Amino acid sequence: MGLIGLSFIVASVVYVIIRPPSWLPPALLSWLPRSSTAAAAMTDARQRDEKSPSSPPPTIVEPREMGRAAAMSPPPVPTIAEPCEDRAAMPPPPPQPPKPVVVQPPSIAVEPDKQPESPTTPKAAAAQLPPPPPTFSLSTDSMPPPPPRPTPSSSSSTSSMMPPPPPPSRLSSAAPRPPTLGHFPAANSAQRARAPILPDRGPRSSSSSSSSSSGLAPPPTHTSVPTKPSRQITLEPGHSPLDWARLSGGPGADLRGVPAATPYLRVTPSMLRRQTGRRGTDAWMALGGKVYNVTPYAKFHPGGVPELMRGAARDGTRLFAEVHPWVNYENMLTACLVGILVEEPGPAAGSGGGGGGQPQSDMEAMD
Ligand code: HEM
Repeated sequence: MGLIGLSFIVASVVYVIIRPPSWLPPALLSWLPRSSTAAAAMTDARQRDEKSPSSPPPTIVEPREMGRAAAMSPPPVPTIAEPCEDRAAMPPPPPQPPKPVVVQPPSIAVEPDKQPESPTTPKAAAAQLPPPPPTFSLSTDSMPPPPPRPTPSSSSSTSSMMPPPPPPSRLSSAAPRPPTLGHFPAANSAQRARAPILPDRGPRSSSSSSSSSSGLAPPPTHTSVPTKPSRQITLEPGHSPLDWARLSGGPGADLRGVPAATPYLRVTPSMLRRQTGRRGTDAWMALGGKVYNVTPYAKFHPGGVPELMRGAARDGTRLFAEVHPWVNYENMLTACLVGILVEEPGPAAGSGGGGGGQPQSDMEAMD
């Protein structure tokens, strides 16, 4: 109680100093300077605050101390700034717009006219956002229009572009074919016949007799091209026409199949019929009155072995002319020449000449 009473007395003295009543003698007022008196009163009040923390009296904070306290960032101490005469004499601060602060420091800057609502918790204010980063707009308004894409329907693009590749279906349908010898021999090749190969031997067989009413069939010419579809086959490797030309074109090439010293034979129809190409025999073929051993040529024949063997052991002149009259067989089969086809000797040895009716009939029968 004594302490409270003492405090009350001190407060009264301070109040009298701050607001001297009118009845106070003027001499007492001029005794001490006013500022020092106020400072002394403040010092006394602080000493009393330390002694009695349970009931903190209102503290007068001057503006200078307030600014220093804010700069040093002391722990937040709730203070109450009461208006004083100096503060009252100052013009009110202009209203300041709230400044956006990113992070508020823990110190509390207590303004004289404001009282913090929560003295311990710093409030976060609206943060000042940094300037937005530059952005890139993808809008087509600011971009130049892209060049027109070539379309198949545009005539200008098709003129400068290659045509599109064929669809895979077309590619797959066209199966890769090995190189064939479809157009061999060429038109100017030596394998082509240069003249009609068949002598006119009278009326043709029943297949062509309908067109020849006079009985004399024209010799086969290059204009009478057969209309049969191509039946060429795939030759084995090393059996191309060029390979055959290399094999049979040498100066000493002998592919006759007979002893080397054997002269050209006079081959009768009966002899020819035994050379069928089977049972270990060579296949002989008569073409234009000459007899050739066609066995070495069989695997080189573009039409295949079976087709070639259709003329084996017989006179294949007409058959040959029906298929490919343009082929120059004489040049191609020079190394295969066995002899000449002669008529069969007659049973009568004294008939002479080696020719009679029977051989002639055999020759015609072979055709
Ligand atoms: C007489 C029996 C013969 C028959 C039945 C026969 C049949 C054929 C056939 C069907 C073709 C395919 C024709 C085509 O693709 O259009 C052909 C092509 C050919 N044959 Fe014969 N052939 C025979 C005799 C010969 C002989 C003895 C030679 C050679 C001296 C020969 C040389 C050729 C040649 C070079 C070709 C290709 C012709 C070309 O592509 O223009 N053929 N043969």
